[in-house]
Amino acid sequence: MSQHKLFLLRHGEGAWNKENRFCSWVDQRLSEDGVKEAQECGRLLKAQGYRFDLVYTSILSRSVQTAWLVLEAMGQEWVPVVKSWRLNERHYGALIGLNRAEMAAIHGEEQVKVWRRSYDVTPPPIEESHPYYFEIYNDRRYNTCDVPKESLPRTESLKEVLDRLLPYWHNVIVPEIKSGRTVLISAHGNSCRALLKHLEGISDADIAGVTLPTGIPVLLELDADLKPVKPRELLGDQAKIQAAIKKVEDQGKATPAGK
Ligand SMILES: O=C(O)[C@@H](CO)OP(=O)(O)O
Repeated sequence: MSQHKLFLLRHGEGAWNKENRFCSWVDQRLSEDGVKEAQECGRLLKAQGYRFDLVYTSILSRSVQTAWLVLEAMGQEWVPVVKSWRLNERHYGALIGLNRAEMAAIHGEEQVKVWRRSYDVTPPPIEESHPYYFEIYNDRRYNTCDVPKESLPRTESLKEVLDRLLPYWHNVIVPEIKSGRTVLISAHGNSCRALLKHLEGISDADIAGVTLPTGIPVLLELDADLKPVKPRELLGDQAKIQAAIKKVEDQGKATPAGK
């Protein structure tokens, strides 16, 4: 029997989604379209009568901004927003900033798919010589984490995302859901995929086929033990959602840059 509703949301489109670059821990803000997606998502949730008690975000601006826009559109700005690095996007290591289509042209589409969607393949780590290394690690938000800065990841597989996310899920989020609060997690494509894998028991192989579009709320109905009682529901116009999923998948195709 459904006891709890949990909502997962991948933030609205960011500037680097548009440029087709691996964004990861670089703190890009939402694009104009991303702002509209988040507002649209809030309007949809409001129209369907949902109410949140608590929102969790990563410490990347695009996920926080999305949560704010959703709550504003719902007229629920007062709802507490709690942030943790453990909900951050997957750390893409040395791939950060690179263009996916260019990478596909050089390394092949299959390799890019493995980097993007496999469960346990870890890209090469980010080194100090990387153009975004200091922008990331000198950012004072990373002084606020529950681990010393030196222990923060330099790259991650999806499995490693799940490893750092699960303690936060079990210790912080689960007790709130079990106490009856309706929770929205406004995070990222891969932190949401990792959590979905855990909740739905998706196999290591099958998770490669799961892609989440930006700005589309995913509704999970859970039993008292937080096991899903029915398939996840992506809320909104289903044709548009399928088109948005295809767009994300096609980002890994070797089309000429700029096309
Ligand atoms: O750029 C990233 O960090 C993610 C999306 O947020 O990319 P991908 O879809 O390739 O996993």
